Amino acid sequence: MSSSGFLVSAPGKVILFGEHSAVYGKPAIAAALSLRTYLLVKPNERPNEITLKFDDIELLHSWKIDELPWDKLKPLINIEDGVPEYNEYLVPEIDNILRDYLGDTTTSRHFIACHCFLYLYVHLCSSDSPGMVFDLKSTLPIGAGLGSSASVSVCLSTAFSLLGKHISRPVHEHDEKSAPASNDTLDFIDKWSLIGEKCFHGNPSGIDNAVATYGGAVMYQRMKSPSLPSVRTTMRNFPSLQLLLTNTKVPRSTASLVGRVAEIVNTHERCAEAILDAMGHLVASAYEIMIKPDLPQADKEKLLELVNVNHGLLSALDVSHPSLEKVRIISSSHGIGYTKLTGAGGGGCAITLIKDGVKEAEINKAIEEFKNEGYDTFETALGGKGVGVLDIKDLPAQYSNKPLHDIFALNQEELESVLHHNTLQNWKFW
Ligand SMILES: Nc1ncnc2c1ncn2[C@@H]1O[C@H](COP(=O)(O)OP(=O)(O)OP(=O)(O)O)[C@@H](O)[C@H]1O
Ligand SMILES: C[C@@](O)(CCO)CC(=O)[O-]
Repeated sequence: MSSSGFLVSAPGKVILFGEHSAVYGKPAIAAALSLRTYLLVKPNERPNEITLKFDDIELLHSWKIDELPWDKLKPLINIEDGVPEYNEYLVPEIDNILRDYLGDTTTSRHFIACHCFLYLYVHLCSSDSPGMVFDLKSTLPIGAGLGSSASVSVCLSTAFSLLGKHISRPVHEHDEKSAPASNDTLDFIDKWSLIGEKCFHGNPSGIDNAVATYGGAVMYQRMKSPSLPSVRTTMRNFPSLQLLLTNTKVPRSTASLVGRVAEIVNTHERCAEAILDAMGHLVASAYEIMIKPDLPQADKEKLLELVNVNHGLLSALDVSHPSLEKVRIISSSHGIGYTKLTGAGGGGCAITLIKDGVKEAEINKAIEEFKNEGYDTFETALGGKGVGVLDIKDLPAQYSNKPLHDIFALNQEELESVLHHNTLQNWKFW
């Protein structure tokens, strides 16, 4: 890595079908989003310290490396054959260690972010790692169902794995004759970022961090037994669907929504099982349709119906919200297509799959109504790149001599265009 530092970036995701049922071992379909998280890692002026600078959540924190609770935390993670295990029985103990240590991080958002950061740092770096500043900025809305926590976790896991020399940096295809073992590297990042996701919200299926790591579009299934690896089926023929993404801006927490579904599953076992099974069948049907070349019109209509059915089933699990129902009412009253919540629900984002032949004017009218409700709506591209790395020296000349802090201060659209669209050819991907 260049001595001036490096950037890591990972995308958010949209779940098209199968959120929540994914936690119970059913398949789900998701794709990478063009919005991303960026982590700038550069040497610290104070070489014995690490500094966490997460401007999006107004968190600034420094720790002396030799004062971190290395001895207390390290024995609490079990690593078998290189695969980390997050032992949920030890969570209260880990929480207590961190709570003593992080006494001055006041908000739960800060505590969770520091928890994830330290948990991964202590396990992937060492007490003689150099002092660094970790400056993080995301164009993803936080807690809106677009996988912000997973993209943060993937960026941190990647940066720490590089600093701890567990992985090598990616190379351009033309740089080296023999291709590196890139899948092993991505698998390593995926496994550690799942641990980070567990720090964020307890019982994740792993779909969010898998999409943030590998990018593209996948059908993903977590196995019921934790000892069995999850199954990830890359969807190469992913159809180009016209999709509206609407952020209701209603805040919610993934952890509590996953907990709400768990309550229903425990209280109404057989009934919930039937709902989860139906969700699994629905995802299998959607997958069959989506891998067809040139998606025939009749199949597209079936896919739209499945969007509607999936939302109904999620609503039965009590994870919808009046704001999400409003998005459904508006899109249906304009006849533009079908809408479902995406991500954990309870507010956050909805996706609307647009019907063939709908006039642009009608879509614009619906967007205007969403705006009047205070929602943000945009059309979005799906299926982009997963985690990548950029050496600071590879930034285009007009930016590389600017302090990076200035770039991080840009608005979201400008940040995406400087760090992603205008620089894409310089990023390296595994
Ligand atoms: N830009 C960011 N900067 C710092 N921390 C972040 C950022 N984005 C997310 N986080 C961390 O992730 C937590 C939000 O995770 P949560 O799972 O509730 O939302 P999400 O990942 O956006 O939604 P979903 O899991 O439904 O896709 C925040 O409390 C914060 O600790
Ligand atoms: C709600 C959920 O299914 C998706 C969150 O983006 C939780 C998970 O799969 O980890």
